[in-house]
Amino acid sequence: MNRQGQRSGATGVHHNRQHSEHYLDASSKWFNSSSNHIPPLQDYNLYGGGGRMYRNSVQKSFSEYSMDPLTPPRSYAVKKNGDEDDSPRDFSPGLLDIHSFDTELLPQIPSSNAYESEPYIFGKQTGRARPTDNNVYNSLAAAENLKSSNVAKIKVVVRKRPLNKKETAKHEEDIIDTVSNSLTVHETKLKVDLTQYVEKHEFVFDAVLNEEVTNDEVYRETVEPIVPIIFQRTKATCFAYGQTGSGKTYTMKPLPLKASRDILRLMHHTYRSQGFQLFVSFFEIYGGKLFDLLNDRKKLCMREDGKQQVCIVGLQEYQVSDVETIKELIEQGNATRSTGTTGANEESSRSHAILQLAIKRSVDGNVSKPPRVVGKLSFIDLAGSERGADTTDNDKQTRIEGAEINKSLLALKECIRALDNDQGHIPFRGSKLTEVLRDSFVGDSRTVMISCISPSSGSCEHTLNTLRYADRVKSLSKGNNSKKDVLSSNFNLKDSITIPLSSVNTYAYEDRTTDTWPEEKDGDEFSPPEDYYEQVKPSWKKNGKIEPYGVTDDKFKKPPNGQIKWKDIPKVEPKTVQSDDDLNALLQEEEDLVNAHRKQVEETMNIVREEMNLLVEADKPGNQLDDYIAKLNAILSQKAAGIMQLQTRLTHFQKRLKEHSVLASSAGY
Ligand SMILES: Nc1ncnc2c1ncn2[C@@H]1O[C@H](COP(=O)(O)OP(=O)(O)OP(=O)(O)O)[C@@H](O)[C@H]1O
Repeated sequence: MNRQGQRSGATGVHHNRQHSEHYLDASSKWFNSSSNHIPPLQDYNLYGGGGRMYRNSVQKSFSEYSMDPLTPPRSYAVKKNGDEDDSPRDFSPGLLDIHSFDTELLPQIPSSNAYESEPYIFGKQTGRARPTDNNVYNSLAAAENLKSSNVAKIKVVVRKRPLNKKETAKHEEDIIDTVSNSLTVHETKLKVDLTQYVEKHEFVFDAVLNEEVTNDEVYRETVEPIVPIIFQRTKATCFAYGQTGSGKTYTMKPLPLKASRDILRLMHHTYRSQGFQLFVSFFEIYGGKLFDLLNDRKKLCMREDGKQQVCIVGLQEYQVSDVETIKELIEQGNATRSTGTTGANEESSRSHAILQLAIKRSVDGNVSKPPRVVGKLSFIDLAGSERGADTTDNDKQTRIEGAEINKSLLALKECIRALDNDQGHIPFRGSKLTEVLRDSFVGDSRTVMISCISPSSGSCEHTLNTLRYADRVKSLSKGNNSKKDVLSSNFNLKDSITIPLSSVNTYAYEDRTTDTWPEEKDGDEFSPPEDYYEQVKPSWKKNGKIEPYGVTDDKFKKPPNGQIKWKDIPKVEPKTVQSDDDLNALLQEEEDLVNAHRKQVEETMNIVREEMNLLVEADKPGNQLDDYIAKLNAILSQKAAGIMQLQTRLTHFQKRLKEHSVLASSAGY
């Protein structure tokens, strides 16, 4: 594994604020921890020219080492003579206090200052800086400032993936329609008389990205707008949520690299010579424990200091200054994550992976002093959301892990809600995940949630759960309306910005490292046979037997854009032919009421089911069962009140219907 960059955070002890830096030296296979010298940024090939002085060493990649994730990892430290050294001391990092030590934010940079220094661009060919037109930078500065001030505190985005090969083979259908920022789930259900109907569930989010949307577009919609604001003392978090196989990793994997490219672009021109440094760390929360993905899955501890600030002891951070290095680090972390599993998907879906990009700066520009965090961007690839509820699995360990996942997902949701409501108390102690992310929830923070969903009918229940989770994150906040305004202005802004970050910076900073990974070899997975849409007839179970779905064929013809379009389910006509408009209106009203009633009951049942799972898992020492019960009670009372209201309306309606039939029979119908 070649590498360029520095390791930091290994020795910073937050109480006495010591700090030292380690970086790779050309003669070592790994990092040489003996140097305290911090080379000037130019040494790291900041300006595109010159040799990459630390990149040609031959190193073993993580995958070349056999690793057992559950046993203490073997150290990769390499002695100066080139021999491997298993001694942990060479590699024992110090205490990284990401809160009191690193995260004491620097005073805000006045935004005007950020653009005061003479702007430069870097010639693509020569790699040498040359002055450029101030106007371009003023426009960029203005656009960035405007962008920053308009970025919503929480943005909820849904991404629908295409049907995969398995789903296609099982004749599962695409049940999700997307239009603009809304989507409809078509859920096939049975009535009590076993006739089938399709229930439509509509949702509106800040953005809905369909199966044709590329990872580049996902980046532009989600992370790109928040990149500039991490230079302005902001902590931002982007996470993917969804059931196993819904595309969380596929979605999250390219984002950090694209973000680091933009961060480096900003560092290299807009904030040039201002001493900003970029640091990367990557760790995993698995079964409630922390593992360093950039240090051979070293187990990390989390501690709280006297100021109730959380420290991650031993987390490795690497100073980076080019995209190539970041790419290598991310690949290394991902490899460590996946090789750390016995049944790859099984366990990867039971861990949360957190990659952090921290922008730091020394207080007075003195590089011998430890830099402090200015802003941070955290990317979280969450564990599959349905795992926690997987109570059919009898394996005790699996159940414990499931409980931990469930607890952390609930805690994350609570934190986001509290954050969006500007509540004084953020319940970050609810789980390891939220404790670790504590500093992302305090101060000036931004959150982007990407809910990943599968389009297939077989995943309908999970998809609805994911969408409800997303909806609750979004809609239960009291500031929802005003936030919507902010969001829409943000969208408008997006449209009206003539110089998007990526395009402006292209000529300003050129790192030719591609910010994508080769496409996964799953193209086939997502290419249903041409005649697929013609062949598929959805089926449903009746008395245990698969029966054909009684709908017209053309409903499932492949439309020109490749997406199945659903026809509205024809309304059930009243049995008695009745010309009376009033009666029809009454019947319609009844149908609406019954539907609303059923929806309320179903929602309540879903909540009860979800919360019961939590209760079961939470019923162990140390977990706050009472809190869960109180929460459940509150939700149930709210739902019960809604059902009571509907009941009253239904009774009232029945009375009117009775009066109507009396009138009708006296009129001779
Ligand atoms: N938008 C998409 N376009 C094409 N392929 C996709 C898309 N989303 C996901 N995939 C593919 O679907 C498969 C499952 O995706 P992925 O591993 O990202 O799911 P996941 O939600 O992270 O699962 P887990 O929770 O088990 O880790 C992968 O093969 C991936 O390449």
